[in-house]
Amino acid sequence: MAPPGPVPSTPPPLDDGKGGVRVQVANLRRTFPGGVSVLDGMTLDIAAGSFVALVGPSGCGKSTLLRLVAGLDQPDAGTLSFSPALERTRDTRAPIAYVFQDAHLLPWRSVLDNAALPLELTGVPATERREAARAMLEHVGLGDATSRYPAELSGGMRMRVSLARALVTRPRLLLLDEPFAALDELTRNRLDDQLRVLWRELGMTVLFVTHSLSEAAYLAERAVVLSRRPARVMLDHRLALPVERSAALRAEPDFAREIGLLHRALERGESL
Ligand SMILES: Nc1ncnc2c1ncn2[C@@H]1O[C@H](COP(=O)(O)OP(=O)(O)OP(=O)(O)O)[C@@H](O)[C@H]1O
Repeated sequence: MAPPGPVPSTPPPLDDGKGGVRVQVANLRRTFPGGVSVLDGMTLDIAAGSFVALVGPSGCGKSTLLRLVAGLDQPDAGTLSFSPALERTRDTRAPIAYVFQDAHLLPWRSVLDNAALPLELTGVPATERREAARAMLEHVGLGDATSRYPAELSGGMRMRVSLARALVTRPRLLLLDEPFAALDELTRNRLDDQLRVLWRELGMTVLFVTHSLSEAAYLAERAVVLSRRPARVMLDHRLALPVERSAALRAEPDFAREIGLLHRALERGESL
């Protein structure tokens, strides 16, 4: 049967039909010891299956927010809710995956075994997990590199392994914290393209932190610009750009206009 939706060039979704999760952040507060107030009443509603970019000045609290959403840190006040609820049974998708700026691969394990690690940790049998890891590595363009080791890979390849390792569990919510920041621009643009394709194929919610306004505009459906800390939402903007994105978009006046809008909000947020 043909995939639903108006975009014939998109392969059929790999998800189980349930899509991503909705994330509701309500009045979240986080103050670190020493009185550093990072979040002071942050509220955001992220639709299931959407792609949201978070931008803001350095140190404003983007990673803090991501860590709270991931459950890696606890808020002092406020609530986080997810629907459907983030629970996992053996035969369902993982609730959350997190990709950091550093690929954090295990140097003694092959690319295939690195990508299969989350499934190994949840007790998926070897043949099954290797098959899933191989399929995801194909998806990120590393089908030929499965038996190589991290030391033999470029920075861009390492990030792709990290992405495959996050996606092998088919998460409902993917959190990325400046994942491509250390890469050269062409590699970064290529990975942006791959990530967008994967988002559309896998039916997940994506929350992507970046310092690059052009990356935010190119990747996301919606961009949230934060002020300096304590982070406040300066702009919550649905990007008026086509669903199909390619390199040509970067030279379009509409693209420049969207970046200009984000830039002005960022400047306002920095001078608060
Ligand atoms: N565990 C901690 N203890 C004390 N202060 C912290 C802790 N984690 C973060 N901070 C402080 O909270 C503030 C926000 O940090 P966070 O990493 O969330 O910012 P960010 O917006 O992601 O920054 P960047 O864009 O530079 O990565 C910073 O001032 C940071 O020093």
